[in-house]
Amino acid sequence: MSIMLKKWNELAEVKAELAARDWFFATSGNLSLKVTDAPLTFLVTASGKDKRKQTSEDFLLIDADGKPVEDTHLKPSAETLLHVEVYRRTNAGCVLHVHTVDNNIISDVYAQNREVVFSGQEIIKAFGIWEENAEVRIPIIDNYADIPTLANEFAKHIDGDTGAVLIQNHGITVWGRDAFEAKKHLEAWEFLFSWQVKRLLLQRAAVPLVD
Ligand SMILES: CSC[C@@H](O)[C@@H](O)C(=O)COP(=O)(O)O
Ligand SMILES: [Zn+2]
Repeated sequence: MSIMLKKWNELAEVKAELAARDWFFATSGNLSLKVTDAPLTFLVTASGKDKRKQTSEDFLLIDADGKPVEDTHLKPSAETLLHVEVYRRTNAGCVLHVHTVDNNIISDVYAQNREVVFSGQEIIKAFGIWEENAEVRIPIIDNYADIPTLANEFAKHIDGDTGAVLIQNHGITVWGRDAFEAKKHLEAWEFLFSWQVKRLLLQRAAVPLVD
């Protein structure tokens, strides 16, 4: 099996799992998986498609400039430049971007802080941090309509082979050394967002939280 087909199947598997969580509302979301380092090429979801569907036109191979390697009628994700920024700056192997109601609410509620901080949650171990009362934080950036501007702002927060950025009222972009790690981190962030949203609702309902 060619490396391309192997990577295609791997990315298709991740996409099917995230689709099963119903994380691809209204064609939102885009995923990518690195195929080669030199030259850099990666598979990215085709733009505007329903990512819950599985077809032979789900992905296309992209170069280091974010352009299709071969002639195709398919358009790469509108947010391909964000994936390019990660692969150019790190040894990451996978980038996942989803819009969920929880990540949109959290990105807006904490927008003024420019970040969200979580501590003391067991799920934080998913990030490989095992200290007691460990703290994790995720930056929040403005949702610029101009993609190069959004990519530039996003790139300021890329400082390792794993990471994540919330785009206000838009979604989350997470990356990892491989698909397994990127998906694990994405699920951990979405768990934390969902937990915090429900906690805020309980507080708002004046339901005493048992401390
Ligand atoms: C309807 S989702 C809005 C899109 O602009 C974008 O935010 C997104 O996540 C999907 O865009 P795509 O070009 O299909 O990768
Ligand atoms: Zn998006």
